[in-house]
Amino acid sequence: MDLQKMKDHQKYIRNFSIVAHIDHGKSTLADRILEMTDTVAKRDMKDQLLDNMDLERERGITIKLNAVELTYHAKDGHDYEFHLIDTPGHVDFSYEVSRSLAACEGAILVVDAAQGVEAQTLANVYLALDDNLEIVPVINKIDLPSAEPEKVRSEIENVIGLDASDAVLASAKKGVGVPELLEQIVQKIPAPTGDVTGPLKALVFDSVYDDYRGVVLSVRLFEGTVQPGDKIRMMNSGSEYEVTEVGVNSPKPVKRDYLMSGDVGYITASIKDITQTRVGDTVTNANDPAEKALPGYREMNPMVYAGLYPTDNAKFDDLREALEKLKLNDAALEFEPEISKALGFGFRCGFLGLLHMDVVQERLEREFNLELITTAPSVTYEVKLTDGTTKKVENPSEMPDVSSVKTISEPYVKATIMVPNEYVGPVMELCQHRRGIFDTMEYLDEYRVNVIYHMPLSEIIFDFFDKLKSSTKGYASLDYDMEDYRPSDLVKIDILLNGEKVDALSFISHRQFAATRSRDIVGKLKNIIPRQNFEIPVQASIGAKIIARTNIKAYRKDVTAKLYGGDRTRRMKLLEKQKVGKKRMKAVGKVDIPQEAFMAVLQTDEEEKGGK
Ligand SMILES: Nc1nc2c(ncn2[C@@H]2O[C@H](COP(=O)(O)OP(=O)(O)OP(=O)(O)O)[C@@H](O)[C@H]2O)c(=O)[nH]1
Repeated sequence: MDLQKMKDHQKYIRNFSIVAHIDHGKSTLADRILEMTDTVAKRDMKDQLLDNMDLERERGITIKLNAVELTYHAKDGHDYEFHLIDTPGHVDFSYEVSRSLAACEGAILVVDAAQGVEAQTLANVYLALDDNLEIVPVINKIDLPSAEPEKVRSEIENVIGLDASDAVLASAKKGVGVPELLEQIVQKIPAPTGDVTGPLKALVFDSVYDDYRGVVLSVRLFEGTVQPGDKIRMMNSGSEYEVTEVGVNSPKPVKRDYLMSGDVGYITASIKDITQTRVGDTVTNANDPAEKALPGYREMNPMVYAGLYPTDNAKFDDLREALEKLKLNDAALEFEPEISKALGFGFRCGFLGLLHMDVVQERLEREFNLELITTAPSVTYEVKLTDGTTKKVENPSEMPDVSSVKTISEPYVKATIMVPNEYVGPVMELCQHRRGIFDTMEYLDEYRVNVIYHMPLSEIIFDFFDKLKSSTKGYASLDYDMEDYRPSDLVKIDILLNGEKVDALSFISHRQFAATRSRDIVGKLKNIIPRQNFEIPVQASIGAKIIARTNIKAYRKDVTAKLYGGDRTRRMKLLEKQKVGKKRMKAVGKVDIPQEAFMAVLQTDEEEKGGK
């Protein structure tokens, strides 16, 4: 390896991410950049090229970060090596954003010219500023008739506090402004520094399991070099491996002779033990190790928990293996085995939000060929017991008996809702209705307000965002951060089918809503659970006290499949996404319970009326 040549080359490297609020056009802009730098031949170009998961394409959202190398021939006559990292925009996936930012020197900030600055625009800018990144603003979608680029320019300056005087005006859709942006990347984003001769320090910012090559590590080198044959050590886990291949994604994997400080690429080393390679770890050279590991990532704490059970109990081990492999690629996923009387052996899994949960379930089914039942998600409760101890409860059915409980606390978040002035009223009404405690209201400029509330997380995770959107004509945007646990008057409600408690259907509710919610849910279950040839009582209880009940009548001979299921339109969106025609059932005692039943507790009629 020619060290001088490497040092010279470093000044032509630019590592950057693209950040934005969801749907402002990151992936489209990334597509144009790939196209205009001839990274991808026109005939191979397809929309959202970096969104390579089927799921991402179908839903039109980015879930995973993706890194790609491209070459840009700049006006100064030099060839620059760009490493572009596309990131997701949805709040559930912001941990992916912070990981990719740690691998970069700069960030392109995309702001929609018609929507302006939104909640995650700000949240992502703050993440980038935390990492001291150079921010290059781009005002996108200027082709839209409703675009107001000059207004958005002053918003970027006034609301975010960035100089936007030479922000590129772009239409990623039409390719306008992209050549100018490529030049700004060269001029504004600093080249990486970091000694190529120093001991190897490479940050693992992602990893994926490949059946043939083992674990493929996505890395950013901050010092030193790495090449096939090198003996590497994972600094946190201490495990050692011999490198078999290094390379870059362009966007298909391309082998390289070596990677050097400043590069973003991949390393394979026939790593089969997936527990030894954590995202956030530092790779060093075992024969010439670095003294200190790079700062890792903030551990992400799951916000919601749900049980995942294979419909076929024999698939429990397959599910474990699938979760382990998926975790490699999704560091925020947590899981531990649990047993449900009703559902058998499964896992209690922690997610960052409902979209994350939904994505994990779908990936497990598609990528690992499993069929799963998911129980209703729940937040974590902190329970103080009369004996002075404290217990964390992630599964409502494990809530201790009322007689031994002193207080139950639930997680609160600080919710920041950015909204145009005229919608402040409906937003406050919705927050109040969801037990929110008003904090402040800040005027960002003459049109926009930040409304800040302290809210129980359990009120926010389910359909709050949909309600927020519908009560503000889609204009409100939301960001939230965990705050603390606060005591609330909460009760556990059990559901009994045919006199038998179904643990997976238990849920926690505020006492104030316990009776109405129980009636609602019992009514819903009556519609969802198929009739049998005997009558099934459906009851809700707090402790031994029955607070709601109904009966599912036995079917008569002439009535068959038609009675199955409830009113389709009233079922949750989550379920609509699931493959139609396939009915998941779990037999509990003598009763068959379909997947919908476990989700029935998520939405109540009272809430349906709520924000509309
Ligand atoms: N009119 C117009 N539409 C655009 C432009 N850029 C992107 N879009 C559209 O805006 C929508 C969102 O674009 P994406 O590139 O998927 O947005 P994103 O920010 O990557 O979204 P996530 O990856 O889910 O965070 C798509 O329907 C694009 O076709 C543009 O310049 N003009």
